[in-house]
Amino acid sequence: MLAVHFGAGNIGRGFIGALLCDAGYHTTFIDVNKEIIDEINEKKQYRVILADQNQEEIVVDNISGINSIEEPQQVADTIARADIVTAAVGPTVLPIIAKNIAEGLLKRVETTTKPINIIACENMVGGSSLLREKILELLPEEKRVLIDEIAGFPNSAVDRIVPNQTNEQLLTVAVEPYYEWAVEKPAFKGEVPKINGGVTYVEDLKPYIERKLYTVNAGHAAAAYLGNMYGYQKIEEAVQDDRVQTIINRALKETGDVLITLYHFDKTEHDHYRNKIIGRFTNPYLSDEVTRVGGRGPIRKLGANDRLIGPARQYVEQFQHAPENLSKVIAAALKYENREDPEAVTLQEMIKEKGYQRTLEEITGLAADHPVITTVLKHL
Ligand SMILES: NC(=O)c1ccc[n+]([C@@H]2O[C@H](COP(=O)([O-])OP(=O)(O)OC[C@H]3O[C@@H](n4cnc5c(N)ncnc54)[C@H](O)[C@@H]3O)[C@@H](O)[C@H]2O)c1
Ligand SMILES: O=P(O)(O)OC[C@@H](O)[C@@H](O)[C@H](O)[C@H](O)CO
Repeated sequence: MLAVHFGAGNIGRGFIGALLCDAGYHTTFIDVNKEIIDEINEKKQYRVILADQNQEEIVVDNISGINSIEEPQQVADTIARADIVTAAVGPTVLPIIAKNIAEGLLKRVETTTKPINIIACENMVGGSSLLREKILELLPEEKRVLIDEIAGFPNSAVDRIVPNQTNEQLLTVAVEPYYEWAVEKPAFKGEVPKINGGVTYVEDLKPYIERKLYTVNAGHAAAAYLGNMYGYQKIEEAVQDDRVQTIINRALKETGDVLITLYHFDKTEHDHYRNKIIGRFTNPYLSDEVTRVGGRGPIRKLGANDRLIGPARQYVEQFQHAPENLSKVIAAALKYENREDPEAVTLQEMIKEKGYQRTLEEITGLAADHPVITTVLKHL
């Protein structure tokens, strides 16, 4: 069995690659990072370390790599033969890899109409659907219907904290032991792959992706933006600060109220889920950076359907007033500065030029008098 995985980064190696290896796939990693791809081809294996007191190590082997800048044709040839394609490259890179995948699918249908499934593993709602849309746009009209028939794009929600790595060996990844990968079953074409113990196939992904984004990523974002405001560089340090911890707890109760009302999660179970997640942020065996969690697209992270505005908007729809604590987190996000992060720089330039209110309106798509905007402005 052959898997093609785009993005040999933190989650790609630390989670998806490890699961595919365990399920018996040969995994070909596709990346634009020459150093990583050369190392994959030289070592043909790497280690995943589970970050807890036992420090258990898993060897991921049966792997190869292709540099998509140097060898795009080889990428297409591999997709033509693959059984599954996965991606963890970041939401803004999906339109870029769409070109590689489109070329691979065109090559594939020259010789086979065997179904293939393509799963984006990004922190966003509808990642695989977006990838499908971008791929279809690139296909010649006469091939579009056939490819759309054989290629499935199940959306997914991926959860495992994998910080930036500082190991001596380039490919080694330290990850938290916890993981969850929920994938939308009805969207598969052909057989659903057997990834035992790894994937939870669900009929409707929406409750899972929203629960994940609005709890794990909202809580994480709160730690990052409030932590940054109080001068912390590490997530685990920020979360120990009572001022930060109190707001995280309260903000996640607000997102929990939204999720429980919308999706009828059991309240006790959700309380347990929330506490477990906050505990994951303080794992003493992992060190995570505020710049990783809050940066890498702070404008995108303030988008209408993302981790903060998504639940805040839905809170207003359900309870007719704004969530105070989530609003404090959004206010802290607007103060996020990092000269090395291009989107953080743009955010501050927008605020300087247009002020907080217009910037918020533009980024979130909410009206100036929306309760979330008026409440956030109160906390700035
Ligand atoms: N790290 C986590 O804890 C975690 C957990 C769940 C989900 N995710 C999601 O997974 C995605 C990747 O996150 P990450 O932390 O692994 O980031 P990362 O930066 O470690 O990895 C991304 C990889 O994609 C590669 N890449 C960039 N452009 C490419 C292209 N055109 N073709 C092929 N590869 C390309 C990069 O070189 C890099 O190796 C993000 O959407 C993130 O939200 C991350
Ligand atoms: O990956 P991002 O940038 O969308 O979000 C940063 C972190 O919150 C995220 O990577 C978490 O570590 C991950 O989503 C945990 O499952």
